[in-house]
Formats: sequence, C-alpha cells, structure tokens
Amino acid sequence: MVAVTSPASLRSPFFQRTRSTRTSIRSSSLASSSSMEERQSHPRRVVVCGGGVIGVCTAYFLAKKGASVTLVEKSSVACAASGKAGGFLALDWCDGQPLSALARASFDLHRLLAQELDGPRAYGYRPLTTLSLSVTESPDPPPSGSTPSGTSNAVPDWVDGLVQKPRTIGTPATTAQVHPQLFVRALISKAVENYGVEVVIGKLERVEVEGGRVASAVLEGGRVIDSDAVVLALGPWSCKLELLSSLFRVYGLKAHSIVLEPKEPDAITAHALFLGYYSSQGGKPLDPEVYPRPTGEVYVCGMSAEAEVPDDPEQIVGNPESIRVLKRVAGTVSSHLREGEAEVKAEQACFLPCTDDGVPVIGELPGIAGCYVATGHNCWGILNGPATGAAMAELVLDGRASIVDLTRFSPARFVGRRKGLV
Ligand SMILES: Cc1cc2nc3c(=O)[nH]c(=O)nc-3n(C[C@H](O)[C@H](O)[C@H](O)COP(=O)(O)OP(=O)(O)OC[C@H]3O[C@@H](n4cnc5c(N)ncnc54)[C@H](O)[C@@H]3O)c2cc1C
Repeated sequence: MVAVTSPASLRSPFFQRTRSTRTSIRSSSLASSSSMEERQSHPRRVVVCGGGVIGVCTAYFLAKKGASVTLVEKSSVACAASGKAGGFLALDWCDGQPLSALARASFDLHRLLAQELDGPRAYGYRPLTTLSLSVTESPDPPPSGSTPSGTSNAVPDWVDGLVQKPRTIGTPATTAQVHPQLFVRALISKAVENYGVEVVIGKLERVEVEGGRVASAVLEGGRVIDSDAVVLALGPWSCKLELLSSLFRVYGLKAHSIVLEPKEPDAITAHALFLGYYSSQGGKPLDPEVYPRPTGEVYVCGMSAEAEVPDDPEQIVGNPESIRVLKRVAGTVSSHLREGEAEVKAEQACFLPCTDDGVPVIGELPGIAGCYVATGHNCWGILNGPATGAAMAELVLDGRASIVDLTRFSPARFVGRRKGLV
C-alpha cells in the first residue's frame, strides 16, 4: 500500500459557505402526563423527514430494529445531492478528525450492505484504486493513444492527457464506490418491502411539540402524522426550519457534475482520479474528481461556489460555464472522454450541506424530547450515511448509540452560541 499524506484535504474546496433562509415551526399545548409516559416507553412510531442518503439510511435501520417508520420526502427519494454525488467511499481519509470513527464504521457497513442488497449488481458497489494526478490543459491536446509525459505505470492507459506526479492514494482495501442514486433507491426499496417503511411524498411544514416532547409531524396541506419521534434529515434545507436555524447554521455549497458515456467503456478501468488541474488560461489550479462507474459511465465533479438553496430541489440547475469547464477537464484527462468520443448523459448541480464547524450534527435537540437531527455531512454524506443511520436508530430506540459515539456530533454543542435558543 502506498502512503497517503493528507488525502482529506483533497476534498477541501467543498468546505466553503453560502447563506441559508428560514421558515417557521409552531410548538403548542401540553399533553397529559400518561400519554407522554406511554410515548417515552414505546418510541416506536418514527417519522423521518428527508429522502436523501441520511434520511433513507436512518429509516432503514430504524425499521430493521422494529420501529414503525414513515419517510416524508418533498420531491423524490435521492433527488438532490444524494442522487447526484460521486459516491466515493474511503476507509481512512478522515483519520485524525472528528469523523474518523463514523467514517470507518460506515465504510465497513457499506461492505455489509453490499452483501445484503447485492450491491455490485444493484448499485455498482466496487472497491477501486484511487490516484492523485496533476493535469495540464494544452491548446493542442495530444492525439488519442499518445504516450503521456511524466507518468508512471500506475496510470491506466485511458488517462492519456498531459498528466504528472501520479500518486496512489487509495487501494481497493481502502477506497470503494457506489452509484449514489441507485444505492439510496435500493435501500428504500428494501426498507419498504422487507420492513414496512411507508414513503409519503409531502413537505414537512413543522413539528408539533407537546409538553417538551414531539407529538407529530405536520405536512404542507395540513396532514398530521402522529409520532413518538421525528428525525430531521433535510440536508441543506435544514435551516428552512426555525426549530433548527435558531440553534445552528447549515448552509449549502453548490457543486457541479457531468455524467459521460464513452463509446468504449471497456477501456476505462476502476480508478478514481483526484486532479490538480492547470488550465491553459492560467489561474489557480482546480481540483475536479473523476469516477468511472461499472455501469460504463464516467462521472466528473467539481466547480463549487456559494449560492442560495432554492426551495424546490427540482429547480437546481448548473451554471453553464462550470459545466463547460468540467467537459474540458474530462477531454483533457482522456481522449475517451472528449466530445465525439463520449455522450453527455447529465449536466447537473446540487448542494453540499455544511456546518460552521465542519462537523455533522447528529443527535437529539436540546429541550425537545423525541426530536432528532442528522445533517451537515458535507462532502462525505454518501460514505457516512449508513453509520449515521445505524447510530441514529440506536439513539432513538435504545437511548444511546453503540456503533459510534455521537457525543462529538450532538446539537447541544451549539447551545448558547446563537440568539433565540430552543
Ligand atoms: C458534486 C458532489 C459530489 C459529492 N461526492 C460525494 C462522494 O463522492 N462521497 C460522499 O461520501 N459524499 C459526496 N458528496 C456529499 C453527499 O452527496 C452529501 O453529503 C449527502 O448527499 C447529503 O445527504 P442528505 O441526505 O443530508 O441531503 P440531501 O441529499 O440534500 O437530501 C435532503 C432531502 O430532504 C428533502 N427535503 C428538504 N426539505 C424537506 C421538507 N421540508 N420536507 C420533506 N423533505 C424535505 C429534499 O428534497 C432532499 O431529498 C457529494 C456532494 C456533491 C454536491
């Protein structure tokens, strides 16, 4: 195995900021003490809000542990970042950071889930080699099949642009991938078919609280779903609920991606690429990522910037210039990915959910029994979804998580830091 210096920093451009907006929730009347005791001893009816990877993993593990689960999603399951992400997984890239134990547990859970759900076939789960490379754009790209300069035999043949400084930063033992949308949809299908999860398409408007304890989730249009516990997994939309924005901030960072279908998919090997990309126009190097998938597609992402999160996930569109840059990156890295050699299957954008301290928020809200939050997973939500969901299921149903110590992630860390605390 080749030593890795600081691979987590390769994903650092995603750790930037944008503004978020707020809407309101309402708390109301007191419940009788007997009905409260009843709920506390049987926290079995759980509403999970948000059908991204975090909400779906939470719903899956809750239902598998015996809870009666309703998943509320306002658009469609995996419609946002959880369907448009790279799907890259790393065992040890978060070592030395607060995410370390979560990431390691989740990497292992992905392997177990892939066995349970036929992951290689159902959603393209596979271990892979990961390289870091410098790529220089030239006004005259080398002809197809030419020998790249400065490379070593670590670089696969299909990477035939002007590449330098190749380093192996992940092996099949430490890095893997999934197709994120297929993964999330496979998991929710299993949760529905095997564990009776109900999926409701609707927008959570507010959480009703009675006597300091969750009573129900109220959807736009007035539907009320009675519940013993509510889990808020709203990704970059988290702070549209005042219940959360009054305690901490989650902001969205918009990032772009394209999906290409090369004419010769068999020429593309299982190598993820983390690039330092030098444009022919000069300027700071970019750091796009390239993920070939076993489906024959090649996914390329990067180009992140601050932007407002629109209320409707379907309204998120990419900036044309950012998409153009990603296409240039693809064609520079490989002649197989140039215009004419590869069809463009998708041009898209989505939002990373980010917190001010860069650490996800996972736990029960202070002062509201039965109301939980799981958000702020930044550029590692696909990796960390399974352990977040499994830990959240234990926390809700058993009162504490054993798979990962959630103390560091608790929303209680924000108490006293913002105005208008819960
Ligand atoms: C370009 C890009 C590449 C990435 N690559 C990787 C990668 O390779 N590996 C990795 O681990 N991570 C990656 N990530 C990060 C990962 O995608 C995110 O961390 C993760 O998807 C966040 O999941 P989530 O469930 O919190 O949020 P989301 O996926 O945003 O889901 C939130 C859901 O909540 C729903 N919702 C919002 N408000 C309401 C409401 N009021 N009522 C009901 N539903 C509501 C939304 O419709 C949405 O479906 C990438 C992200 C981007 C943008």
